[in-house]
Amino acid sequence: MARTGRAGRTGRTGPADGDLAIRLDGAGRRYGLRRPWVLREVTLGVRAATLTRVEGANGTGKSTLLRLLARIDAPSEGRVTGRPRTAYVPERFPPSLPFTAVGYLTHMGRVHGLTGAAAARRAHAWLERLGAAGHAHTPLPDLSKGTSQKVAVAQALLADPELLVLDEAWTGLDAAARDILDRAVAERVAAGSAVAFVDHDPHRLAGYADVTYAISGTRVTRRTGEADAAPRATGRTVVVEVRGPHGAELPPGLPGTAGPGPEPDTHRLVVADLHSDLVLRELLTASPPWHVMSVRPGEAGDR
Ligand SMILES: Nc1ncnc2c1ncn2[C@@H]1O[C@H](COP(=O)(O)OP(=O)(O)OP(=O)(O)O)[C@@H](O)[C@H]1O
Repeated sequence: MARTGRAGRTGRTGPADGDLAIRLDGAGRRYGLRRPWVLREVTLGVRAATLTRVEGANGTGKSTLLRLLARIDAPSEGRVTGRPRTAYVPERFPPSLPFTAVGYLTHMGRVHGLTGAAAARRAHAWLERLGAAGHAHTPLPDLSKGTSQKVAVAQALLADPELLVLDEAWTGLDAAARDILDRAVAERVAAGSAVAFVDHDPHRLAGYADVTYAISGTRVTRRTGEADAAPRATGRTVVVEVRGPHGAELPPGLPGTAGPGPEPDTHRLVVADLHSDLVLRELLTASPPWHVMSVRPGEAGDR
């Protein structure tokens, strides 16, 4: 996705651009002195008000890297600096705690510094938003996998973290909740938080990541294809394909031209490079949100 400079991200507030939320310096991790290194010499910073994607084949260390960023785990060598208020959604949420869903969320809200009343209010609001209000008083061990995942997502979002770390957090959610999580990510970034995520779906938040890191062997390399690898001059276009709620109209006032997409309920937008950030943000934060299926540079025939 073409970047238009930070000024292109209208609506992003919070810490000034360039603020580092957390930083790894020469970080490495192995799970035992005689075990092989999973990651080595990882030096990277995650900035406030940005979205960071981590990619890599199965077992390469994506979760390991996210746990270091979330400070759930410490590196075997090297340093981690920065202590943002962090929330983390693990790949698998342990549901066997002796709480109801809302009891657990209220407890977690208090751990994150909210008052009991505020924590309970936000717990109910997030369960409602994610479509799990009917399970507010269900004990955690009795929740389905999908509803457990909604609770895991809610606990991460309810205290407005400065750093949100999502490890395959969309897995197990129904389509509506996946879209809500897409939208919540866009909202957090717009509010100035750093968000780092792994997802097996390469289209997840397509075009919205500011930075992509790829893990190969024990190395982590920056692969910021969206922003830096193919800078495009003003005057070029970007083609965005989106799927909306059944029968929904596109949000009014989007720049560019819109036409039907390749499938029912999909639309194809051709927008100026300069406006692509704005359009993606509008779509991801619309209510209900739109699913961004693909983003690619426009070609001569795209109108
Ligand atoms: N707690 C642990 N103890 C021992 N080995 C571990 C632990 N966590 C991860 N590993 C090992 O570290 C390597 C990287 O695992 P990690 O889960 O970070 O990779 P991943 O890229 O997230 O994998 P996946 O795509 O399957 O989710 C694997 O070989 C894994 O077996």
